[in-house]
Amino acid sequence: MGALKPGLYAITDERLTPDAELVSAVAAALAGGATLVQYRDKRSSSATRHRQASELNTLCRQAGVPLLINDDPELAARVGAAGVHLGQEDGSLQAAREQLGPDAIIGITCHHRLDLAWTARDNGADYLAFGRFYHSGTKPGAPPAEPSVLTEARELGLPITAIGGITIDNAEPLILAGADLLAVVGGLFDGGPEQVEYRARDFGRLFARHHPTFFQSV
Ligand SMILES: Cc1ncc(COP(=O)(O)OP(=O)(O)O)c(N)n1
Ligand SMILES: Cc1nc(C(=O)O)sc1CCOP(=O)(O)O
Ligand SMILES: [Mg+2]
Repeated sequence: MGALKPGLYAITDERLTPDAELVSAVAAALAGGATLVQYRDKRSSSATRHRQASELNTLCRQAGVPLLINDDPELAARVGAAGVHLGQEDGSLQAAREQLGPDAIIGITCHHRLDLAWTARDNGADYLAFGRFYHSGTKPGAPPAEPSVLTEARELGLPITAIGGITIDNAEPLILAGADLLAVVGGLFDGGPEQVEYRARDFGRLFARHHPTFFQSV
């Protein structure tokens, strides 16, 4: 998987990881073994987003875990983040690649559609994200997907991310179907700060049991 390691992909949320708790919550996710982090904040001012992204970038660099910025290649470039996650409405992958360079990690939302995945691969995506697999309180309107798309997507030869309503109790079928990364907001952060590290460790144990190449580092 190159710079990407299989495992828990922790995604922040301005309601569940508010400013005062953001850094400690992500630090707990990293201590519990998260292998990828995404800074996702749809509401805060650009100054706040810049400060928070910088703080998370320092933290993630110290942990040796890539930080991706949701939606915003410019912010990723400004803070020196490892890359971006782009949805289908978030601007072109090629433009982000030009801005961030060949080593940046660029992930693309593919919903439940393999045609979008092939296009993303042709355009140089580093991972493909499918979802939502379960009801999501974070993004209830995201289009639904079936786990079989994860299996079908294996033939593209890129790391596969699953997202949407994932908790420790419903995650196993997604790894068994072919997910390399489980992208989680509520299932990681909605139990309060003290739960985050335990939950992250539980996801790690699930990967250790079911993912062919997962390496337990914590
Ligand atoms: C890992 C991952 N997968 C999917 C998404 C969703 O991206 P997008 O469709 O652009 O929606 P928003 O997150 O921008 O609301 C994601 N962020 N991360
Ligand atoms: C940001 C996002 N994108 C989705 C998609 O299906 O593309 S689902 C989703 C929300 C993920 O949060 P939670 O783990 O709380 O459901
Ligand atoms: Mg987006």
